[in-house]
Amino acid sequence: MQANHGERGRGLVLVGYRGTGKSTVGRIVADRAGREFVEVDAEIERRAGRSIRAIFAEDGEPAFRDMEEEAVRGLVRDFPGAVLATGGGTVMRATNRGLLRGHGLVVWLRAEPAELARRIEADAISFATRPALTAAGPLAEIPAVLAARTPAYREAADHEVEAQGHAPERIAEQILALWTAGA
Ligand SMILES: Nc1ncnc2c1ncn2[C@@H]1O[C@H](COP(=O)(O)OP(=O)(O)OP(=O)(O)O)[C@@H](O)[C@H]1O
Ligand SMILES: O=C(O)C1=C[C@@H](O)[C@@H](O)[C@H](O)C1
Ligand SMILES: [Mg+2]
Repeated sequence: MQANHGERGRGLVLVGYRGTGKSTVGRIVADRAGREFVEVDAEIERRAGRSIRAIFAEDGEPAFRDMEEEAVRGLVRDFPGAVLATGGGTVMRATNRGLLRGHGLVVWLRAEPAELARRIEADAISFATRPALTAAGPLAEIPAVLAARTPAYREAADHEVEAQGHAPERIAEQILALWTAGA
């Protein structure tokens, strides 16, 4: 696949479960690096003119996943060199993993299920606008869904970074160091 590094050098991609801090950390990294920051979930909602919860409810998850792939394709084409935050499930498609790798360095933000449950429950907007993925519900499903996805996160990523136990600024610095080192 053709790498999409643009004039400003290669981009950065953050992958990881909901609540790992992709948006929070990604914004800090982009700001410090003077790069654009883009998000797959926001791009899906912008293109569809609906919330992710509405897309799941009205069209179903398979249609959402097709929209997600198109959003990834559009973002890597239109924002070379940007910091790109993925959705929690974006890495599950091999096509997406290839597109993300073509964009730049891929970093997996890792956190434990209990920490993710605390964050997701506390984030009222995310809790209200993102659907559960299984009948177990958005909090109870975390251990099983995270375990099922771990091989895909690992396969997608060049690096794993601990996303808990440190402030977002500190995590952003670690990622900046990896990115600028060209590791
Ligand atoms: N290192 C951290 N320590 C403690 N809390 C954090 C940390 N990083 C992010 N958070 C908090 O966790 C919540 C989720 O963060 P954020 O929205 O950035 O995650 P996300 O991966 O973008 O989630 P989503 O997939 O739902 O978009 C927010 O309330 C944020 O303030
Ligand atoms: O983990 C997931 O599969 C999802 C995470 C969110 O970022 C959204 O992309 C959507 O709610 C699906
Ligand atoms: Mg986010």
